[in-house]
Amino acid sequence: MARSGLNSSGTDVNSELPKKKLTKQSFQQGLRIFRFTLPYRAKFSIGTVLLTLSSATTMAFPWIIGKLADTASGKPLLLPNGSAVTINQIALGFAVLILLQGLFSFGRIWFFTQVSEFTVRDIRQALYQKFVSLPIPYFEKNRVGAITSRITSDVGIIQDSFSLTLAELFRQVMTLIAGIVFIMVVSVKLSMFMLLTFPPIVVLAMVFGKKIRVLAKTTQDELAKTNVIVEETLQGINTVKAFTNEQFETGRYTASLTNTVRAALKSNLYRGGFVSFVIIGLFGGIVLVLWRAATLVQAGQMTIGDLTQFALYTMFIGASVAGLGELYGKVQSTLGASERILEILDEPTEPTHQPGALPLQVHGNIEYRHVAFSYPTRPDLPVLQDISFDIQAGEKIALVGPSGAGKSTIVQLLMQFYELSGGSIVVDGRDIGQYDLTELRRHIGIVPQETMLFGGSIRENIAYGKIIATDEEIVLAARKANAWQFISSFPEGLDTLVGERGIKLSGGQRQRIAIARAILKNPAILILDEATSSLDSESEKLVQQAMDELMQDRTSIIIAHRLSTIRKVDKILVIDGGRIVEQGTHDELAHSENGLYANLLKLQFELT
Ligand SMILES: Nc1ncnc2c1ncn2[C@@H]1O[C@H](COP(=O)(O)OP(=O)(O)OP(=O)(O)O)[C@@H](O)[C@H]1O
Repeated sequence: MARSGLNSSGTDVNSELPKKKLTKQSFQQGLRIFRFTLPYRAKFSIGTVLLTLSSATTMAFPWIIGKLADTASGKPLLLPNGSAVTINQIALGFAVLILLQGLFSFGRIWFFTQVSEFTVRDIRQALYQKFVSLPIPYFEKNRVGAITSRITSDVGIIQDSFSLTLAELFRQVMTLIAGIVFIMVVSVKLSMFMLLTFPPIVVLAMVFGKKIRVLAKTTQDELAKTNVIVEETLQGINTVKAFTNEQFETGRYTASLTNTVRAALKSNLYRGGFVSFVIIGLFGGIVLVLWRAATLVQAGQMTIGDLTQFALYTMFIGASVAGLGELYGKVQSTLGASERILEILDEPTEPTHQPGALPLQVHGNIEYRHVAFSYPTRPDLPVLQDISFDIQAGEKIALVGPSGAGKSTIVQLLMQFYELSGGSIVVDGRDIGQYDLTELRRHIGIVPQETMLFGGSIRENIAYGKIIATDEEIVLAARKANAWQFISSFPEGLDTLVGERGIKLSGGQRQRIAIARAILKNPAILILDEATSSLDSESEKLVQQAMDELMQDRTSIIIAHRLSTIRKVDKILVIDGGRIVEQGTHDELAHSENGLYANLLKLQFELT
């Protein structure tokens, strides 16, 4: 029978996700997901054997009941030796069979559940591993929600499929075939009559069912739209309030709710029709068959036991046909889900481990040679053009320029988050493409504009720079980053929780955590992306000191927003519109008449 409900993914697996047309090709594609069950094939085989046994015992029930009826009405079952089986003996046999059936069912569920839970864990793990090793552009082209639903909904469908759908499919097909064979044995005449009556009803019911599914999907889509409104407004609640648009948003939500109700009512109108059709069609058919059977019994062509058997097998057949109809939809969803999962697993990952890549000892000489770049999401818009500069190991350079000039992009290319559109970047004399990506990134540290803290303790957050760091190392890093002062002022020190459920750190404190992280990582090359939001002067001083400490003896690239902080760097590159428009030391650039840097300086001076 069709089952529904929540599985351990917490997803409603019956929700209408895109389905896949059943073709030979889609079937073969979808079956590839089965390779994940291979490690558990022994359990799978045991489950299948138990399933076969439990189905077979179920199929024996009508037969025994028929024999019971015959024995009761004076036509006992004769053994090969001629002795008759008593009612008590039949009933005892029946009881044993029921007991066995119970055991088989328990075993089947237990084994199939194990297969599905382990398989699903492996699929999720493979997907996650894939996600984290996909290149950055993938995440810009696909919405995070869509990606996470692969690992929740789609995997949920697969889970349901391994634990239920497959077993059901197998059982229903077996029931259908065995049921038809049994009723044929009981009475060919009545079977033919029945097989002519029911299939048309079933076909009609299937067409009807399809229409209902389409309508149910519309209802769900409408409901999803209302959820989008709730999410949007709650996320931007400050904006809603600031613009005093509470009433407007409520109106928008109400309108959307009305649409949902309208769709739901329409869908349920059809559902009601469907139910009454099934009742009339199905029971009408049953009455018709019973009438024919009664005439056959009256004519002495069937016994009461035959009739009982026939009626029960027919019910089994009916149930399995109905079940198969529903399973068809589930198989389609499974194939769809499995294809979407496999699609991700087939995505090319970042070339993290290049065969024959060089083991790394990075000094930090960097050279950009005519670098050109456009973001993959906007290939027609050149973001960088002809960027050429070099930095000797240990030097410090600053990138300055108006917002959107391309400063962050320049450093992201060094991290190899994206592929260049032209030119090359060379580190210690070799093209960065020749390095093992993971190895190279290991030697680059970054203090970003906005420090992301993970939910967890301060200790864990600092140790993100070096997972295996000891407490001494962490404290030392925190001291060098001027962070120890505030950390030790918390009662729980390094164990203080930060993030969503912990305390909120100020911008300056977060930056110092990021600096401590970078100190622990101890990279040869350092990227400092100055925060645009200004800190109070005390905090600013602490952060600046920490940055100076961090930059010592490292090749450093500073994306500067406050020009006061970069007077001492070896070279300043002024970027505008994706090009280097000026370069030189602070003193050189500050005195160049009409230069962009001189102008920016003037502007900041006036502002302060
Ligand atoms: N992920 C992205 N996908 C597409 N375009 C992007 C992406 N990131 C940045 N851009 C665009 O590239 C250009 C350069 O952006 P970039 O972030 O490098 O500028 P920036 O000089 O660092 O600016 P800011 O000082 O405001 O941080 C901008 O026009 C921006 O809109």
